Amino acid sequence: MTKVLLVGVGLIGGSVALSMKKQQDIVIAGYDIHTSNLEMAKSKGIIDEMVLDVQIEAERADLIILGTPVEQTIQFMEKLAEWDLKDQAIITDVGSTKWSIMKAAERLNESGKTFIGGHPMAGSHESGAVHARADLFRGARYVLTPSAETTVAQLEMLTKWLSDTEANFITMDAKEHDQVTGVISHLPHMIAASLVRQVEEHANKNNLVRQMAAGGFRDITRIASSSPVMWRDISRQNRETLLDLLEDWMKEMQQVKQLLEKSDQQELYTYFSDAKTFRDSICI
Ligand SMILES: NC(=O)C1=CN([C@@H]2O[C@H](COP(=O)(O)OP(=O)(O)OC[C@H]3O[C@@H](n4cnc5c(N)ncnc54)[C@H](O)[C@@H]3O)[C@@H](O)[C@H]2O)C=CC1
Ligand SMILES: O=C(O)C(=O)Cc1ccc(O)cc1
Repeated sequence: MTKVLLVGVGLIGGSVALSMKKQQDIVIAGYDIHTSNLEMAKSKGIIDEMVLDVQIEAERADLIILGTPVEQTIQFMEKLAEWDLKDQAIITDVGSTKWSIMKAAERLNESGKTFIGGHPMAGSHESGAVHARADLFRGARYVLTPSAETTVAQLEMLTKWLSDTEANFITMDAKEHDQVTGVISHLPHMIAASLVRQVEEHANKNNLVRQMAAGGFRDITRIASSSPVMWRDISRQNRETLLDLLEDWMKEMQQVKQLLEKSDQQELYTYFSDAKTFRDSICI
């Protein structure tokens, strides 16, 4: 029997747990700061047990999954470093950043514990286990960031436990992970949130703005409805990457402004046509 402890029973942790329940010999215990989340997750069959004393359960677990916002994840890792975990136990997380988390993992490694970072590249603007789905990660990339101390056997064990997510696993260096997710996920999030704020200013002056919103606005801004706690923490942990990317973004906007000022037909066409070609080549 494999004992799993899920810390942070939300959308992502809950979805990983639901997928793992396809394996017969797994018992999942859940811990969350909000007891009402645990009760709901138990009634939905996401977890088998509700945990009140998290240290006792952590010290019994074969696998510990951290499903909390990334700042909370680091704080919890500090506690785990002090606890007497099983020798073979593997700790993983689902956080959207990896460099700060792998840095915090050094303390765990020093105390002889095994931490392998994880990040499934699928999700939603909705939060909470109430939205968890066993098939959320089917076909999605699932990044694993092993440390220098991780053995092949440990990586295989974790991949086996997570295999019912039906995700495509890829191992990556934490720094590269944060650079790539900065480009494809964190910067787009900043742009969506800032666009919504700009639109709100106009909507406050003219109510027609709100009424004219259509599918294009919905598609480009859906993610602005995501958890502010989660995105506050991601922005702080991937701050350096985001600052560089925002410099690029401002240069790009300067270029767009110049294109409009010049108003050359061919140049404007090429700008949109190049964007379309690249966007059409990305399968999501
Ligand atoms: N939402 C998304 O689309 C994706 C999120 N992620 C990452 O997954 C993690 C979780 O995100 P979601 O599941 O969306 O958030 P969520 O808000 O649905 O779940 C987080 C859960 O953690 C609990 N929690 C917060 N602090 C805690 C603490 N100190 N101890 C115990 N429980 C605590 C909350 O009560 C909540 O139930 C984040 O690190 C996020 O960066 C990764 C991929 C996609
Ligand atoms: O809502 C969406 O479509 C997302 O893209 C969700 C998402 C949010 C954070 C991640 O680290 C990964 C995926």
